[in-house]
Amino acid sequence: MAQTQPKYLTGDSGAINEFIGQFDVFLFDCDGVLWSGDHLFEGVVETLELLRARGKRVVFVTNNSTKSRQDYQKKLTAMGIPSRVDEIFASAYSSAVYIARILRLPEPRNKVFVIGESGIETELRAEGVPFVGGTDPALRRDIAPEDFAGLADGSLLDPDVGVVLAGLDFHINYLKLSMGFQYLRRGAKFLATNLDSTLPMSHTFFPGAGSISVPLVNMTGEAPIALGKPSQAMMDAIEGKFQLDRARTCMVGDRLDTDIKFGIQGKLGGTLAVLTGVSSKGDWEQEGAEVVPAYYVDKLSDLRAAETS
Ligand SMILES: O=C(O)[C@H](O)[C@H](O)COP(=O)(O)O
Ligand SMILES: [Mg+2]
Repeated sequence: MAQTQPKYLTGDSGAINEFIGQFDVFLFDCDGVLWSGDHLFEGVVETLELLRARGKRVVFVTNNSTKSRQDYQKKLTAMGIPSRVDEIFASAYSSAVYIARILRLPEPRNKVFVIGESGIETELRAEGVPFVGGTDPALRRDIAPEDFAGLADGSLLDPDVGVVLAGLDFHINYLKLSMGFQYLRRGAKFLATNLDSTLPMSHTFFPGAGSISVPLVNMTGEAPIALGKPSQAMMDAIEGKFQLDRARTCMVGDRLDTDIKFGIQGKLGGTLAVLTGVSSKGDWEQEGAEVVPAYYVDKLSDLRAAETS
């Protein structure tokens, strides 16, 4: 059966009012919806204020694992967007909770080898999960001839590592990938904070977390368990926190294969795509498109038309 095409809301204040009235909770993706890197999109603050003024709950749900929830609260505040830490769900947090409370590896092999930035380290620390790697400056170097033997005989590896967790790492290199691969060959569990192929930034695209972990997938032939969107781990955590009525909850995102899929698989009342990030109209109009949003707008601030109706 042909996928029903999404309803285009931009410029239709009546339809926008009706859209907003259907929901009590809006789950907002961040990169590509609210901002591009540190560039806040115009009208975002006012749009969130409009929704909150109408009694809507706003929750932030990001796959970006470079920052902790506290870091995100600081960024949101700096952008003029008030938030509480418990209204922020990020893939570093989701991953740390999964490792600490669900995976629960028996000591001593419960240590995590992190490929990623400080956001992952902060959240693992908060959950009491030991880790190595991450932002360790000792790993930000070229591999040396003696490293090959050290990795082969394990003398360069930590025997307590039982998990490799791969996220967005702006300092990825051959040494880290070699270490991650050796840990996986030794039986470590393979996890990823998220599998986004690209990172929308500075109005273009850069390697995403998924493109950091793909060398390990290629070497092992194994796909990691990914804890970010569209995994429902975060949806379950959000539902648990806010007692969601999923039918009255809407996911707002820029990526079909993470945000919109997250909302559809979570059986939410609706999904709204914006065209300021990764996905484009053509992505859901193409023949056999697997993921189609229920609604879309050019940019988030188009919802402000509700003020004038
Ligand atoms: O590569 C990544 O990790 C993602 O592109 C990025 O950070 C996605 O963040 P989101 O759009 O979920 O806020
Ligand atoms: Mg996004």
